[in-house]
Amino acid sequence: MLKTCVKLRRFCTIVNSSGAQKLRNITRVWFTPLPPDSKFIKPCRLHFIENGVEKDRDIIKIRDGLMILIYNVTRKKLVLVRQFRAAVYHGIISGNTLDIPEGDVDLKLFPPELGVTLELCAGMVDKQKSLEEIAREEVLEECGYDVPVDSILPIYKYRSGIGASSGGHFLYYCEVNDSQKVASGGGVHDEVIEVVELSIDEVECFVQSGTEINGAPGLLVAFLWFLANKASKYRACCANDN
Ligand SMILES: Nc1ncnc2c1ncn2[C@@H]1O[C@H](COP(=O)(O)OP(=O)(O)O[C@H]2O[C@H](CO)[C@@H](O)[C@H](O)[C@H]2O)[C@@H](O)[C@H]1O
Repeated sequence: MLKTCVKLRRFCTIVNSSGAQKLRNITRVWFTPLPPDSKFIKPCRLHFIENGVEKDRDIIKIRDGLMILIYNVTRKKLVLVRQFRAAVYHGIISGNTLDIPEGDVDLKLFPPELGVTLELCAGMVDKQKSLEEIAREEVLEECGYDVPVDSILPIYKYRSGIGASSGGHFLYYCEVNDSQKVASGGGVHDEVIEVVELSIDEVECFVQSGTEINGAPGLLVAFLWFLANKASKYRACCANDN
């Protein structure tokens, strides 16, 4: 059972097939040092004195992010995304070292699929707009649903990786229906995002102990919240439909 669940992302129902095709088309990967003018991360060393002892920590400042757990009430499916995450790929191929590989990565040895995550619809907080408005835009751009901003409901606020980088993470819940589906999703500009769906049973299978995920813990947090707060309501709906 567990084995099946761990591989569950392979069984997700793919919604936007063009996103799925493009996701499998990474043909070259290589690394360079980080230029000092990155718009996305800023490394620094933070010093502090604690109980009279001077200490320091090497940290990376990142932007806040928000994630939206989407449930399609018409299709009775959770709507998720898959995409190639460079940081995940590097984390996997470098193992537990701080090495930056030189030259091109051998894609036969390390297929780009290693860096493909299953995750919630998400975005960076990088605009002068309300969090809910940014979330609404991400739901449209990544998953193709045009929803009113008041259907974006806050669930939790927590922080990402607390050792070296720590962004604020805002988790939202949004119910959508098929009539709000106005586009195929897949992201904007050069984003390559595959939209996938999972049933409540599949989500339940996903969160059992021992599951290994190629992504952020926010996905599991969101699934557990859904199972604790929403699943019984929608299971009852399904039973009544039959
Ligand atoms: N490190 C980087 N280097 C270069 N270009 C980058 C970059 N990060 C983003 N970009 C560019 O910005 C675009 C938009 O990014 P998004 O708003 O979708 O944020 P993302 O989902 O990557 O991360 C958000 O969501 C995830 C959760 O999935 C959070 O962990 C994260 O903090 C939050 O920013 C990307 O398509 C890419 O072009």
